[in-house]
Amino acid sequence: MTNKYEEAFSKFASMTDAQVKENVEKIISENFDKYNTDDVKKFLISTIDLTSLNGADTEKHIIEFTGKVNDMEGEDPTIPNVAAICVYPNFVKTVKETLTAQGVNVACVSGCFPASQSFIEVKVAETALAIKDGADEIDIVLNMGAFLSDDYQTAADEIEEQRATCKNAHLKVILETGALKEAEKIRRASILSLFCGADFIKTSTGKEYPGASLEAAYVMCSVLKQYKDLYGDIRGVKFSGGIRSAEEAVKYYCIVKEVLGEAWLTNKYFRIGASSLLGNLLSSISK
Ligand SMILES: O=C[C@H](O)COP(=O)(O)O
Repeated sequence: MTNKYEEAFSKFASMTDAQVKENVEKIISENFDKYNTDDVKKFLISTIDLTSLNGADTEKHIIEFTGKVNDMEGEDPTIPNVAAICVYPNFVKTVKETLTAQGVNVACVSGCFPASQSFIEVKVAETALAIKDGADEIDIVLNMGAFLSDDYQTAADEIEEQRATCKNAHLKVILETGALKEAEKIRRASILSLFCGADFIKTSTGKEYPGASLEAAYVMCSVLKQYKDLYGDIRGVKFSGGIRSAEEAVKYYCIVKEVLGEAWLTNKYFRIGASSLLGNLLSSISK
């Protein structure tokens, strides 16, 4: 008998790694020059989850980091604010108390980021405390150990429990695509996360494994497009881990625009999580 997860996976088209690579190359070669503009770069600034996720982060550093986002507001009226500030959960309160820039959310990693190797009770408790401190968005990591053992039930239960704990806050599920590697695994992890209530699917933690790739982005966007076509529901996508240059960010834009279309060109559904991209985007925009 097909289990419910296999049944869900079978509703979405499979792709080989070679097909994905070919499609990505085609999209970038046909669209990069067209989208490599100041307007696109300004839009990309508005998608940034500006991230500080260092073991050595201090309260002082997080206050200064948030202060930079506050200071940016209005400096150049043509430059938008970033979408969110993303920190470890123990700094949510600090960001919440310091942040004055309009429309910028407070996001945090949770659920025993980045390995997700712990007890579900610990993961839920961490998420609950971050929500209590005012997090608007919670980024958790898929239980890769369970997922890679084909124990989809455990992986799904953990996402669902944390989804419930998030209440009205947005839940992003990090697939850690650099560890999953194959298009088929990324496809399955994307579908599983969406069925468990993820508001966003996110590529990577930016820690132990390779970060975002255009190939992983393509697979995730293809699943999101089919999910919308099947169920009428738009869910978001976040690329993260190692995205530093304006050029790389524009390439991710090409994938979103060409695979998902206009409806996703808002930071409600499109994010780039990055610690060092903002400055590079700003300096690449003509004065
Ligand atoms: O989600 C955010 C990532 O950890 C950021 O990675 P990055 O420091 O390579 O930009």
